[in-house]
Amino acid sequence: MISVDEALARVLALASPPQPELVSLADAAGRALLEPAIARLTQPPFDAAAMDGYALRDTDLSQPLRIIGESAAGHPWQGTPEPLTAIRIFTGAPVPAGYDRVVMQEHTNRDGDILTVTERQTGTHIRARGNDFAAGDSLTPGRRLNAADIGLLAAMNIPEITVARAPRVAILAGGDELIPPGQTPNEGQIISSNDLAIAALVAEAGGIPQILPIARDTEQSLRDSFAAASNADLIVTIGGASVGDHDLVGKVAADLGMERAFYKLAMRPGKPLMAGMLGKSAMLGLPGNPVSAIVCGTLFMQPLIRAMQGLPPGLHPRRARLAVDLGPEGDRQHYQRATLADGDDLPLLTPFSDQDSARLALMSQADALLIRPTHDPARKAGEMVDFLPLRPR
Ligand SMILES: Nc1nc2c(c(=O)[nH]1)N[C@H]1C(S)=C(S)[C@@H](COP(=O)(O)OP(=O)(O)OC[C@H]3O[C@@H](n4cnc5c(N)ncnc54)[C@H](O)[C@@H]3O)O[C@H]1N2
Ligand code: MOO
Repeated sequence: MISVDEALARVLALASPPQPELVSLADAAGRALLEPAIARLTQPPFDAAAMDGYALRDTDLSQPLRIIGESAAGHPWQGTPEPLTAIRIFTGAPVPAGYDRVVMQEHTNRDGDILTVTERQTGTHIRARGNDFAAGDSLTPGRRLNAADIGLLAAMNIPEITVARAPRVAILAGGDELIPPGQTPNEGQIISSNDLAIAALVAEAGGIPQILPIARDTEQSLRDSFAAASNADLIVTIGGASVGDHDLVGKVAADLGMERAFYKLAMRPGKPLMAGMLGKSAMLGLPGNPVSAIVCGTLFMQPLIRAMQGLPPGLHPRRARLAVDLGPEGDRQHYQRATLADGDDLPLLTPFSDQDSARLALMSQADALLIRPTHDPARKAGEMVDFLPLRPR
């Protein structure tokens, strides 16, 4: 069986190059910037007051000054500067040429048109022209646009940008025992949860999920589902990946001409993961156990969806200290569901004592996946370990 790293490399190699799409800024949050966005102007466009107060000359600071005008945001002062004068000024207004300092109004005393500075401060309270960005500066591609990016692009006067088209991801759950949420299960039936969980992971990574009707455990039903999914950039099957008599995904996909990149890897949970190309679509076959599906979705499917948008894989292991002793590991890299708490230097990680890959409630409680490499020896509480965060803390 191949390693997790090797499997991830093969999965990422399935990504087709990102396709450009022009969108308005109002629709760009969360999208992946695909081409550099070039600032069309300089910000601030003039030396601007950072405080409400008075513009004056540094050399005049200790003398009484005559107030000869006003500069407000959107209404610059148009007069001619003179020695021993001050200009009433407001935050964001242009500082008239000839004045080199803004004094906060709290640090002045005004009597009619005569101003005295009562408290000297370091700092000019002037934002120099271009100190934020200059025309020609660019925002580099390969990033998902957050609120600050959207604001910056707007300030750069760029109303439309080129982002990666969001990958279409068909989600194909299968199993005779499965019915959708909201229905009443008969004996032997359970509610299909994986398709909705995987759809949530797809959306989180920037893809557009399309949940297909639940397939039955027959070759014909699976063929019909694959046909319905054929326009997707990525087809994600869930379940039917193992070796049981009713695990037909691998066989049907192979009959339809799937080029397999791998089947099975040295990982726990998620051993029966399958990956390859089916026609023009990438395909991932996730195991049916709910925790296995979510862990594989996090470790392989989300990085693939990001790669299809020209983004980095987005897996950032961090360090923590173990809160408990742990036994040795076997020949599969083990991703253990765990909770995080504050620690002295590093966070404290406590893996659940039960790591059953069917226990969704524990997956939902987990803050992190503890990464135990293959053949990791027994570990003592306090030792440093790597983990992947599952939710912001
Ligand atoms: N003899 C062996 N048996 C199993 C092996 C093995 O190596 N040899 N591997 C085990 C491992 S590990 C895993 S993981 C599972 C994966 O099995 P499948 O991918 O074939 O999944 P299913 O059998 O279809 O389902 C497993 C389990 O998950 C439930 N399930 C499936 N789909 C959904 C869904 N959409 N929503 C909620 N729950 C779902 C299903 O009812 C089963 O309980 O195989 C082991 N067996
Ligand atoms: O490899 Mo399976 O995903 O442990 O339940």
